[in-house]
Amino acid sequence: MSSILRRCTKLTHSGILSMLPGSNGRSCALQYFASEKRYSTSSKIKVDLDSNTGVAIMQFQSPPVNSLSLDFLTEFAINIEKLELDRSCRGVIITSALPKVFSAGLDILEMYQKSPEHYVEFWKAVQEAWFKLYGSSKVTIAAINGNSPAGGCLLAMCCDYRIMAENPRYSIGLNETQLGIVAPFWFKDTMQNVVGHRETEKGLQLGKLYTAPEALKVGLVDELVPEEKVVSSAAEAMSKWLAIPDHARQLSKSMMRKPTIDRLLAAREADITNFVSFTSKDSIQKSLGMYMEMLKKRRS
Ligand SMILES: CCCCCCCCCCC/C=C/C(=O)SCCNC(=O)CCNC(=O)[C@H](O)C(C)(C)COP(=O)(O)OP(=O)(O)OC[C@H]1O[C@@H](n2cnc3c(N)ncnc32)[C@H](O)[C@@H]1OP(=O)(O)O
Repeated sequence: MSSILRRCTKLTHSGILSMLPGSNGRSCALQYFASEKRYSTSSKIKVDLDSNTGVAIMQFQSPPVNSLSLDFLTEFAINIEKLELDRSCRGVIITSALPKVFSAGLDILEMYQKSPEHYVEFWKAVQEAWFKLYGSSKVTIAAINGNSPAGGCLLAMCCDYRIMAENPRYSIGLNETQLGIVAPFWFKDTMQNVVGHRETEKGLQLGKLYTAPEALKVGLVDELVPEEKVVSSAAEAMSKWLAIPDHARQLSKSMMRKPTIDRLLAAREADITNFVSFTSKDSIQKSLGMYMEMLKKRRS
């Protein structure tokens, strides 16, 4: 991994990168990884695995805002599973290829004016993505290079370490209550495991979107770095995590996360039933419809 960083630094200093269109530290890391094995190319997510370091970089590339649709979540779970089974992969960096947004969270259109059967399928995909990422034995690092509300925040919180662009206009948090909906218990558990009970209680009730500096202050993210350094800093952090013997780190991770995972495993079906009946309520559909309208108005 340090060879990656040395190479990025060399290129940046030599000015070669500045000759490339749209070049910066972020693209340096991406270009380095891109020169390695293209692991998978699906329409919404790109994965490159560096066979020398065992580090995969997963880039979300689903315009306009990397919302977590059924298709996106299915691709995501498949990719994480594939990497999990690959013994040559030791770590995964998750980031966005789009400007200004890491992920806008669950795709609201998947929860709006659809059939109960669709809600079941969608929620199973949300659960599956969480099981795969939260339960991954690999080192997972979120390189948060843009806004990351709700489900986007959940994905980041599932990782072992979070590095965010220090842009004060970017925010992250579980803002569900602002939409008139309620984050399920396992979203809450995941946040509580990161920032503790008190901060989760405030953050969840208020549907708080933390600015990048606020997120650092409460421990929702671990580091803030200049935007162009988010991916190279993630690579640097990764090298520290990979210096620990895998078996010891993996057992420690599993020991910390197993109770949270077991809790959803035990309530999986009930959680789906809750989601379907909650989402199907007229009042919830009305709230979601109004929220989508608000997003559109804000744009115009
Ligand atoms: C008793 C308990 C039972 C519990 C049962 C469970 C209950 C349900 C739990 C559900 C949990 C939900 C989790 C979620 O993740 S909900 C999604 C929350 N996401 C948001 O609030 C983010 C909304 N988006 C934004 O704030 C901005 O888009 C963003 C800051 C991300 C980017 O801003 P930007 O200005 O760059 O882009 P636009 O706002 O102009 O958006 C571009 C277009 O994308 C559409 N859009 C945005 N976000 C979403 C989304 N999440 N889903 C679908 N579509 C989205 C937006 O409307 C624009 O569309 P148009 O181009 O058509 O206008």
